[in-house]
Amino acid sequence: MSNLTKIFENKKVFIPFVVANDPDFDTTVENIITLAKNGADIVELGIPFSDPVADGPVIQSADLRAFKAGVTTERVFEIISEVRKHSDIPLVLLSYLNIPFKYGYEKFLKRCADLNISGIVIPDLPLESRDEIAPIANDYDIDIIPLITPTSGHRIKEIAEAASGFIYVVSSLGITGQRDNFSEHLADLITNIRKYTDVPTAIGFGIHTPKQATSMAKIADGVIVGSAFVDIIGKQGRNSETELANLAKEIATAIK
Ligand SMILES: O=P(O)(O)OC[C@@H](O)[C@@H](O)c1c[nH]c2ccccc12
Repeated sequence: MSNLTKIFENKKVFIPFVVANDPDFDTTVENIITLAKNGADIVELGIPFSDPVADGPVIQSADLRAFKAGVTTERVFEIISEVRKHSDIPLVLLSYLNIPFKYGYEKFLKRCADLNISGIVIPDLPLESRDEIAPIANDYDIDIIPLITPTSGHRIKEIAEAASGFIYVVSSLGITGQRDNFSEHLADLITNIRKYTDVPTAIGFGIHTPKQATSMAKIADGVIVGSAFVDIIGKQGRNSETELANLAKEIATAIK
């Protein structure tokens, strides 16, 4: 069983997301450590990208701040290397496919393995292209986390059967960012996934309050919260620690 899957064995899993190098190198290191100390079970770290097609305005702005502060793929790895001097928190990267493609899959995944990165979410990697990267990732014990959306339909079976680590269940169509309402079919979507696999599920997209986290944790094995944390960083910059810690604690408590 993969390291990521094990984390889900006897608890609901909380996965906050932040963007690497937003607003700068040192703050990202501190923010990841803050989240780890305040209830995160896994931290999802975004590699900034110039065309983040699945992202809403909050994360797009974070990517821009990260670029302004001089982010490169190499720098993201250096941030993680610095985190690893202080914390062994399980890490998952969020990366559009172009980034590992350009870096070279083999080299990218080796670097990830050396830094004890457990998985990668690649939102623009369709099932049909999974074999481009998944076998190499597998050699390094890194999970390529698949996404299932409310419109995955007949593809669910195949995606679920190929999954390892956990399955990222996208709560609703559209882009990342806060939502006030969720489809009542989400529970059915997860029941459907569970027909095909024991790999755990984590729901993300739009979740920003502890109350929403509580209801999502009732239907899935984990909850992913991105824009709510990134928004704090957008507003507080280098002084985000207290607010990040408070929201993380509230959400971690809300899903237990
Ligand atoms: O920001 P939200 O709505 O809380 O959604 C999670 C999300 O930020 C994170 O998992 C993510 C950031 N960028 C993405 C692109 C695609 C899928 C997922 C993501």
